[in-house]
Amino acid sequence: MNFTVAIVGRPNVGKSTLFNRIVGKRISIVDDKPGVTRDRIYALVEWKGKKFTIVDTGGIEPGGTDLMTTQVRRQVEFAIESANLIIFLMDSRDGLLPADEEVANILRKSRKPIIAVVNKVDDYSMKTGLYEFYRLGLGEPVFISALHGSNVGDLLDRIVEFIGESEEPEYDESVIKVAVIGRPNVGKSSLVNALLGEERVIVSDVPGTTRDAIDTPFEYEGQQMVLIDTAGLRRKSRIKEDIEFYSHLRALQAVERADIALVVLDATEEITEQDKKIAGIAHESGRGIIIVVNKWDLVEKDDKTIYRYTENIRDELAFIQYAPVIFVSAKTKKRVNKILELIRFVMDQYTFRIDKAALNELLEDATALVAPPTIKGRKLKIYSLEQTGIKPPTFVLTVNDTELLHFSYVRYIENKLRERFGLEGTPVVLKGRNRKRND
Ligand SMILES: Nc1nc2c(ncn2[C@@H]2O[C@H](COP(=O)(O)OP(=O)(O)OP(=O)(O)O)[C@@H](O)[C@H]2O)c(=O)[nH]1
Ligand SMILES: Nc1nc2c(ncn2[C@@H]2O[C@H](COP(=O)(O)OP(=O)(O)OP(=O)(O)O)[C@@H](O)[C@H]2O)c(=O)[nH]1
Repeated sequence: MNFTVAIVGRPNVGKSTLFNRIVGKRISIVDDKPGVTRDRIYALVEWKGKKFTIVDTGGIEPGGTDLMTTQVRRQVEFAIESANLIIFLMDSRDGLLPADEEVANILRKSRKPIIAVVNKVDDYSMKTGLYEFYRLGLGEPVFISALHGSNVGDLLDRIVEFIGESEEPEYDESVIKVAVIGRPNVGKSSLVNALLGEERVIVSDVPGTTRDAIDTPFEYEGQQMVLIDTAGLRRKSRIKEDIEFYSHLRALQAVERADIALVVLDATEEITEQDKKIAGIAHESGRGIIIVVNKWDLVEKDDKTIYRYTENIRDELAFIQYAPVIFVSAKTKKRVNKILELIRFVMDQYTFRIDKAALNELLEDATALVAPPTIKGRKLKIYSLEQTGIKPPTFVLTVNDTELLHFSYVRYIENKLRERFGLEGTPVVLKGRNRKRND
């Protein structure tokens, strides 16, 4: 499971500023899309080779400054429930307020690891007079200026000290890592059970109820696989936004470690924005994708039903045309084994290597059929098409000027690649680069 760090604190202490500072400062941005709910955002962060998810629990509700507001209480509950480490942010200008002490008491009792951070120390000389913050009994506070970035690096160092080397199990390259994602109640747990063939995971009727799951390795016809889950995200909440938030975070964290994502849809319900967002997470992180339409046993069918469903999915989830669609029932286990076969197939596609000669031939044929465009009197020249990587298959077009390499022509080449080589279930990355002098 991904290590989760939550920032809590009274309104206006600088939570969002710190969040943005950390997200902007870090070495590699994995996903910097704002989260889903109005009052929380999250991002994956990497610092000194260690990864964690940071959550800004910042509220929008203006509240009194000397009493703990409901909003702060909710943030704190959220953090205690689902974070591995809590950053408790205070404001040096306000000094230590009773509301801070109140939060500190709750946090201390939770026995969660906590880092006390005092913000808005823009000028180091301000540090004198801040000794009161040591009184909290939360260890040595870190004094930072989120606005100017001072000491934020030290804070990140302190954060990653809490992350063990072996937070995430490592698997052999040959193991196929599969994440089962989808909005609440579509049947993820049931599907995991059906795939594994035993009632190992606790299934519940209440949307968003929890199960403490772990990675489950298993073997299918000689192929090692592991179902990846994000344990520890306890979701006792009944608040709709919270449930949605958890389900996105869970998808994000599971997909991050997977080769292939099973995007589970509920056949008895319309495709919602939330389904789209979750599918988007898998697509944007460049994973192999299989669309699994579950609860097929509940659908009244005629000979056109599958066709209509597929059409609708292609319309609604247009950005993942490449993903195969399979209709199953976790309950009756109908076609569940087919998923395992599809996983193997998509993994082949996801790691597909095309030899040089075949790519040259494709480029020749494609450019003969539709000539590269001329833009403002300048003609695009394509010198080569080469594969530079897998997971997902990644290609580079070497051209005279990437400015001339229009999106639509890139799309055309991608379509040609798919036409000839399949690449079903996998995103394809196609980049342009300018020819260097010595090429
Ligand atoms: N001088 C100074 N101002 C800061 C610093 N960090 C944040 N601020 C300012 O403090 C104000 C509040 O910052 P936010 O990041 O919005 O605070 P927040 O805790 O997310 O606030 P809520 O969303 O209400 O919970 C803004 O005007 C920031 O520019 C800092 O290090 N120094
Ligand atoms: N009829 C039918 N019911 C199903 C099927 N799959 C799951 N269900 C039911 O749908 C409900 C939700 O299933 P879960 O497996 O808990 O769904 P989930 O996606 O894991 O839900 P969360 O843990 O809330 O995210 C349960 O009542 C299941 O019994 C199916 O294929 N057919």
